[in-house]
Amino acid sequence: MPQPATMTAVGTTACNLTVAERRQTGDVALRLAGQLPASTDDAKWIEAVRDASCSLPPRLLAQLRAFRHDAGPDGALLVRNLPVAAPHGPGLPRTPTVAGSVEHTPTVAAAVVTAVMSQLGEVIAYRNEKSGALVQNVVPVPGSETSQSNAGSVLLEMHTENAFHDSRPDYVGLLCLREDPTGDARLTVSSVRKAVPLLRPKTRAVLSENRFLTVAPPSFGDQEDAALPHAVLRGSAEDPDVLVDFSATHPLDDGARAALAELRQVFFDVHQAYALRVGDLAVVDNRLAVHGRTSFAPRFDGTDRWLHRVYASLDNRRSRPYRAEGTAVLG
Ligand SMILES: O=C(O)CCC(=O)C(=O)O
Ligand SMILES: [Fe+2]
Repeated sequence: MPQPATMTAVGTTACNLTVAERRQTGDVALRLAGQLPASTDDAKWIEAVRDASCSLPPRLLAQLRAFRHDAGPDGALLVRNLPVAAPHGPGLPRTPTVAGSVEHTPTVAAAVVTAVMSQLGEVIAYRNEKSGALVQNVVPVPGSETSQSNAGSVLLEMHTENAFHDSRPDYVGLLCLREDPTGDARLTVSSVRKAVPLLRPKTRAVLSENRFLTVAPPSFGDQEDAALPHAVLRGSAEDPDVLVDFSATHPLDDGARAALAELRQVFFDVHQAYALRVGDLAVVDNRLAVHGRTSFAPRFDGTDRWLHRVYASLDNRRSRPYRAEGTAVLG
């Protein structure tokens, strides 16, 4: 697949914080950053974040509520001008370069992304992914350049996040702490609402049938046996959800293979590319949009692109069979 062309994301729902709103958000985050217990994975901290998230700027809260009601034609929301460090603090450390890196410390950036995502749903993580940490680092890792994961730097195929999982996140939040110094890395997002009208009717019909199998990544253990054939277009016939990972979803017959190839091309044709800037939070509705990333050339010298990722689930009961009591981590 060719590299997505450089383009700015126009038309996407965006919420650009004013100076006063940024300060208000920073105050919320600073309170949480100073709070004990000092771990983002402690249930007490998550509870404090949930409470404090109600004090985010009203305009942002309204925007998040509207997005939750309907994620619009793009299935993505861009919140800009968020604080990612304390105003008079030491600034950000170097971009981590180790595999599986996460943020256990309740920093300003960790508090900001967790608070915003708490207003969309319940923040969750997966035990077998990034050690179950709620706030994860998305950074390029030396030795993983060609991996189809967020540690890689070759083109990352578009995907539904954790497509194989019965209780996948409803929203994926990606907060930019440090932008790619080369300017090449772009988060790509494609909405099924834009793609469906461009599909041939026959393709649409095939994608709506249980003719696809999505496997778990190796990190999730041997869950392959449990995978059942599923449809890629699901739910409402006129406004379907999408479930696909172009590196993990396998067609079960030739017709399904052709339909998947057509969908991949159409997603490419309609994609938005976001060159995330410091303080940008991209929220993807994981039912309506797939996301991926262009290729880029990391330096592994502490100056590389650095995102925090946090998931939200709309229904704490739906994930309950996968969670131990009182925890946010799905097995
Ligand atoms: O690096 C990016 O922009 C997106 C990576 C990704 O798909 C993820 O972290 O879930
Ligand atoms: Fe992803």
